[in-house]
Amino acid sequence: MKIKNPKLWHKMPGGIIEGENVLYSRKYLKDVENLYKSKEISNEGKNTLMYEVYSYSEGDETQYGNLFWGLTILHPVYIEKECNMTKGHFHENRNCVEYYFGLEGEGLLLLMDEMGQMSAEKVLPGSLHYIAGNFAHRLVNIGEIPLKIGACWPTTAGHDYRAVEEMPFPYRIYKNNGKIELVER
Ligand SMILES: O=P(O)(O)OC[C@H]1O[C@H](O)[C@H](O)[C@@H](O)[C@@H]1O
Repeated sequence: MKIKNPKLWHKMPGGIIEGENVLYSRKYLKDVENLYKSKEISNEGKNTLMYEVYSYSEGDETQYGNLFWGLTILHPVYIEKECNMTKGHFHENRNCVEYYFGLEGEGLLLLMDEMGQMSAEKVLPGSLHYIAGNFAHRLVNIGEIPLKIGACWPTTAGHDYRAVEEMPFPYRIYKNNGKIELVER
């Protein structure tokens, strides 16, 4: 029997997920501009890279028990002082939980239940976050370097963005003169 070399890498804290069949996507400001309060975004600004997502899974995604391994990198971008954030979503399958863990940078994890009640947790290198299946989750970069967050979740979870569009997170996150401010919508 031959001992094999690893076929996948995720060198922590700063590396990306590397290997065959790793999925990669990115969001520019033009893809997520509706999330922000500001309506004064220039055409040039719309091409700003906001966040990148790497993910990996094997086999049939519809098969109960399969997992995604993920990495999200949110760049330190501020839109008129409002912090860079992911779209945020519930899982289509509300029974599916998720783990997030902080790798680099400084952020917030916003959690919102189905009644629209929100809480926020600090995300720091080494922090581990359990996300219950019935909570919407959004990541926010509140620092000055890229925020890198690892994640693990079931391939059958799905992304329900519509529920968050219909009932947005009730607070916007700003950084004003170095201070984080949560502003109610
Ligand atoms: O899809 P978003 O809400 O924009 O979040 C970006 C990504 O963040 C994490 O990596 C999640 O585990 C992914 O499922 C999600 O796609």
